[in-house]
Amino acid sequence: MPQIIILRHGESEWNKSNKFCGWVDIPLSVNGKDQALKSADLILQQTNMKMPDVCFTSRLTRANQTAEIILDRLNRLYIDTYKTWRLNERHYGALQGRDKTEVLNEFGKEKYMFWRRAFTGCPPLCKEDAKCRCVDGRYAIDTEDEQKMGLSGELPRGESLKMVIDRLMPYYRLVIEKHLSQGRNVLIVTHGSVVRALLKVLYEIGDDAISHIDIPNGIPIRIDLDPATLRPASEKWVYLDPERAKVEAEKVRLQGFK
Ligand SMILES: O=C(O)[C@@H](CO)OP(=O)(O)O
Repeated sequence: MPQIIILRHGESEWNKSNKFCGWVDIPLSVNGKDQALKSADLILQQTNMKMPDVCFTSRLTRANQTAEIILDRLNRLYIDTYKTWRLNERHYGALQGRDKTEVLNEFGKEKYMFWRRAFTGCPPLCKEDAKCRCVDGRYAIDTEDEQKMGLSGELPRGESLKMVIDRLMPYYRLVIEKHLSQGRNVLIVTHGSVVRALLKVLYEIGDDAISHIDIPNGIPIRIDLDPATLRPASEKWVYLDPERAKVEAEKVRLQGFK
């Protein structure tokens, strides 16, 4: 039975300082590095857990650092690691770099939560040439590689969760599922919105229900897949530390409200 281990990166410097991050390339905080180590220990402590054969991550430093810390601790730095913009955090448009509490106070709770959690909630876009677009050589290189794979798509200026699903799933079906279908166990080290996007598709979560799901930093989720269909073998995904996941997810939800 192929297995996916998927997690959101450890705490970043901007998670700590309460800022919208999106595609801005902010590294892990000291606490975030510790969370990454703890997430590897959670994997090691499981009795019937399979070790990853291949790793996928985004093109953002906070996820790359988390992946490296985990693979090092698992003694698996040698496995292939693929980086793609399609696993990047949801692009937060013109909100990137802004303080969450300031945005909440300026626009009100309804709009703030719509932008953060509604399925079709797209934040205000940033301008074509704006710094917050964060388009540099790293993402352009992907575009060339993708053309060879037959993938197409435009780099965003702001995204809803729906738009994340639209850019993520072609890559998941074409590349990640190919490894799973060959019986490989896959580690995906990514971002809160990408974890939500994949859970929504794999578990067929409704548009409203997904708006109530928050993803904690650095707590791995295990998904066992039916080898024939590559669909989840059980009804619900499993956090490797369910109690801590619940507490930390609630803290994520309440960000900006203090
Ligand atoms: O700032 C962001 O990019 C995300 C994740 O850190 O924030 P939120 O949880 O508000 O979607």
